[in-house]
Amino acid sequence: MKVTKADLRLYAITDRQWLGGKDFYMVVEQVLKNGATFLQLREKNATHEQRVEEAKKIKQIAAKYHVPFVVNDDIWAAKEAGADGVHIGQSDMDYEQARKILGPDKIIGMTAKTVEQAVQAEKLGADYIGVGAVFHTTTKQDAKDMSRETLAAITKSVSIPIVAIGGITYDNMDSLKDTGVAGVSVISAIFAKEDEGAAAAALRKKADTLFGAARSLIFDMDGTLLDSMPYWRRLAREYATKKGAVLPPDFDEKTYTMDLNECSDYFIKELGIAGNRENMQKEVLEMIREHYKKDIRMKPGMKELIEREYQNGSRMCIFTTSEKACAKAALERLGVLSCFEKIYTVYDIGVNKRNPESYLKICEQMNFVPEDTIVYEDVLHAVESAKKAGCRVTAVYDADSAHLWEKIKQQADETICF
Ligand SMILES: Cc1ncc(COP(=O)(O)OP(=O)(O)O)c(N)n1
Ligand SMILES: Cc1nc(C(=O)O)sc1CCOP(=O)(O)O
Ligand SMILES: [Mg+2]
Repeated sequence: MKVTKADLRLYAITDRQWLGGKDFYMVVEQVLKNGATFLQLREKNATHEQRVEEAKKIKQIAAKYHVPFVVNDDIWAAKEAGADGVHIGQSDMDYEQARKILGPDKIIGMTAKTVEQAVQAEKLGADYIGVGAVFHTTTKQDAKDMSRETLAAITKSVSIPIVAIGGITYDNMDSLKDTGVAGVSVISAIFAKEDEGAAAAALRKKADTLFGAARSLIFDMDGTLLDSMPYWRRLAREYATKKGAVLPPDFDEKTYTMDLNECSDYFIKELGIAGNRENMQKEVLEMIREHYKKDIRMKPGMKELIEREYQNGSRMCIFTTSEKACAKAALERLGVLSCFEKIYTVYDIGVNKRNPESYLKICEQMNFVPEDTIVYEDVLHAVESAKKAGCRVTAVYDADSAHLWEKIKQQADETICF
């Protein structure tokens, strides 16, 4: 995922002809500082050498704001300056040649005016598509106007992110909502304004509301993201049986809500298993770690949900009662680890999930507002705590909590049931 939908929310394209006497680089910095999420150097009248020099300077400014930076048309300038990539149109250098020059890791954005061109761009391997002109523009004299229907048909035909371009202003961008675009790409709506930073900030704010605002999300791991509860259930039994203990009828019910410390204490004090917390946890963790590394699967639809939220720019963390190494191993194997900013365990928070304080601590550390945070959970006691902390809760059905599902549903704001 080189370019996400969130990257394309506000795509600024430079045009120094509007700037009068203003310093080009200072203006670019203001635009990035005020919320542009992507930057293209498009200087049609510059020489190749001038473009390389400008691109080298802009690359540094863009890197400071962690904003992807591409050069328009001039693939060699992008290569020489070490830009993040290029944007090419239908009459520029062809995709294969550009990819050969830039290598597999650089961004190549393409222009498409029809469904056929968009499908072909995706097939070739383009990282995103610019589609326009969605409104009439005088900035690019040869740009032809496109209907909203054609734009919507194009966004439906591909799965790579699409940015709308052409004549977009603060006032007309509302009509692009629900067309499937990830964001807007503008020249004059930023660079023709007296205060380019203020223009970028206003466009960004509106683009966030129109094209999917990022959300603050806390995910439980076991039973919510991963179908791991059967492994844990088997593990406690497996371990206790291996140690020769006689299991009471309420064994499953008792061990269900325990963390590792509580479980070891229960084994020692109530089942009479010899050992101490440390050794027991070591043995048990070694058994379960193998499953996280090798075979625990994701619950249906969860990978798609995480990737969608990541694309939208949502901020996400994990809050788990399991060991951090287990979470990392499974999420890495399943290809979603990089979508999460942090993995928190009840052990590093120092409070378990029966206490609402745990969710407040996570919110504080992530800089989330509890009322604007959604907690994904599958067990009743955690759902109750998250609600008490003031968070919204999406309850995820898990067979292990089937007997409590009605109660969970009553507490939760939303439910996911497969
Ligand atoms: C984001 C984005 N979309 C479309 C274009 C237009 O590219 P192209 O058709 O090659 O026209 P020029 O910009 O080169 O005149 C773009 N530059 N950026
Ligand atoms: C560079 C470009 N490409 C277009 C296309 O339709 O492909 S329209 C365009 C110009 C965009 O400038 P403004 O935001 O000032 O209208
Ligand atoms: Mg071009």
